[in-house]
Amino acid sequence: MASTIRPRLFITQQMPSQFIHALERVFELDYQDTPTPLSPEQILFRIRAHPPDAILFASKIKIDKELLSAVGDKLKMLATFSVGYDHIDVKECQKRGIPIGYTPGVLTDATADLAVALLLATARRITEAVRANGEWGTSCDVMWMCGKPLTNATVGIVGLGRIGLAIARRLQPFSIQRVLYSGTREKYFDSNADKAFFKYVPFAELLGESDFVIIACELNEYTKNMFNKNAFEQMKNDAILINIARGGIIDQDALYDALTNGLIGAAGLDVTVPEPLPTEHRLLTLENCTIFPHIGSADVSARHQMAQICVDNLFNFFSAKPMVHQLKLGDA
Ligand SMILES: O=C(O)[C@H](O)CO
Repeated sequence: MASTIRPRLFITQQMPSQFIHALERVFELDYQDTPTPLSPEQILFRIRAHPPDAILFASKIKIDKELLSAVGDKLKMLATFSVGYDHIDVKECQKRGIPIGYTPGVLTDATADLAVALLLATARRITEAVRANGEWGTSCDVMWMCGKPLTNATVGIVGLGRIGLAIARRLQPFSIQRVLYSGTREKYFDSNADKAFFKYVPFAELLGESDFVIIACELNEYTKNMFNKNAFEQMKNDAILINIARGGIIDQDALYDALTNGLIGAAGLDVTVPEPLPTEHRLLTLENCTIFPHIGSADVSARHQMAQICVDNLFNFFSAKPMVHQLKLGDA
């Protein structure tokens, strides 16, 4: 470290102790060592009382203009425990010259695994079936608890980036017929098999042709509410919608109507607005809507690797070295 005065680091969430021990050798820590999330008011109170040089936080903490103004000039960098950055006012950070470290790559497999689990849970009505154990035997209908097969299905993926592609690769052994994808650009594939299997299509074609639609793109001004009434009207009536990206990509009122009016068959959501979804929310009452509490990256290895990248980003920045993963201006 260049200076003998230890920089002050505010850590807004609990983390495994080995990472905290590593950080406390270098930083003066203000560490929220309880599982209870801090409210925005508590965060503002803490940073006004003791402005930090850096903040380590996860995607549920909003880093907005008010918070940045409250910390003031002392703040030198931000480290987010996430690959997504829609919870950060990136433009305001750029204006203030505050670099942002983030954690891409290491949660791709975990999130793709979870997407497949959510898709299968939704298609095969797993949570409904678990709840139905008591009525098992009361129905003699051979079609009881039947779901939708993946074999020969057309799968549409909105955003075939790292995570979207990892989901597609996991679905190939389920004998799906093809993958349609939409997004900002067509992807280059080397093999002829991939060239035949993946087709870049306009969004409307993806909606109209897909049996399963998976949202794996980022939330931005173009994708916000892109799944609205108009989009649901273009989907197949038995289509299944899966969202492992960000809740704001779906207009949830329109989704509720689409699920109850039979515009689409079912939905599986790992992300919602807000998070957590209030327990009395009407989407939680629907049998054809499976909701997970944003656990896409929640496997031990992915979370440890994310923590390590955050630590390395912080160490490097305060040693005047390049961060392992710094959000580029062009990424925002
Ligand atoms: O963006 C991410 O890293 C995941 O969605 C967890 O927030």
